[in-house]
Amino acid sequence: MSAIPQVLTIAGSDSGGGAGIQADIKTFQELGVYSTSVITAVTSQNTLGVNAIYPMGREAVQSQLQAIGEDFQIAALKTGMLFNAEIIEETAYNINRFEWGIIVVDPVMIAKGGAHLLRQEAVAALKQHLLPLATVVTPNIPEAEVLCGMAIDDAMTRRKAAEKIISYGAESVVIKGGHGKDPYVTEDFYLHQSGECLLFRSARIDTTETHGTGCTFAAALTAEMAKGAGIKEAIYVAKRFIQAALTDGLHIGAGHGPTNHAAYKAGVSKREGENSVEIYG
Ligand SMILES: Nc1ncnc2c1ncn2[C@@H]1O[C@H](COP(=O)(O)OP(=O)(O)OP(=O)(O)O)[C@@H](O)[C@H]1O
Ligand SMILES: Cc1ncc(CO)c(N)n1
Repeated sequence: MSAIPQVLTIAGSDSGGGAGIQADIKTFQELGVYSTSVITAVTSQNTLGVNAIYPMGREAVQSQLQAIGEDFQIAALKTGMLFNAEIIEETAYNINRFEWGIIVVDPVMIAKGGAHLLRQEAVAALKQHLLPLATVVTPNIPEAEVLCGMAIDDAMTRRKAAEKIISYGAESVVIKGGHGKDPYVTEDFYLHQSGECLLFRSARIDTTETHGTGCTFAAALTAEMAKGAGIKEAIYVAKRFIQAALTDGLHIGAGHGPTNHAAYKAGVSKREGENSVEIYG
């Protein structure tokens, strides 16, 4: 039995390296877990936007999942860009077949420039097949609105949206706050099916280098749970990981640049005070 936890990301490739499979693998490596990956689609993408999407066929996804399931002990897995209903169905089928237990579903829908990374007609498949298997679902605010069919504009509607997402069968949900209105803070709202809820709050970093924040956050969460952390402890580390990655930007590309996946472990911050995360019950 290997000492290093093995994790899996099922997601799209981002040729620009800031989001998708590439963000996940970098984050997993930084947090000390062994990363395997199943590619659902190849995107031609940079910091300016998505130029093209080449989805994998059902068989290609199935055979990658089978190769992983037959050989690896997957302690936790994360799903990202799944693109269409058949990829969602294959993913759910194999999660059940290989009895993978800790499942982080990042319901990726639309890239920053507006490209659809999930077909609109696949939202129903996501709700039906994948959310019931999720240990944690991590929508951003627009994704949570699509999943629950209501607008989120305050703490009350955010809570209602989270309850609706739990009602689809997920064990817990984190509605990420990157798209929130407050210019000074970002709040990630956690709700567990037990009714327990927490707010993870940090200073909002004033930066355009935000490409792949959601993937990176969900990957850090997955890595921590693979190492044995509970959901709340894992969210706390994930929030600190993305806070550091946003604080120490790399200044790469002419558009929405990638975050710095090495910053958390390096422990360096150019703007120290902005790095803390507070938790409210
Ligand atoms: N400007 C910011 N300052 C601090 N934290 C941020 C900022 N933007 C996003 N975050 C944090 O990053 C994480 C991801 O949130 P966000 O809502 O941006 O996800 P996302 O829209 O799915 O990201 P993406 O589509 O770029 O992958 C959350 O923990 C959120 O609080
Ligand atoms: C492949 C891929 N997955 C997820 C996102 C969302 O950040 C993206 N831009 N590209």
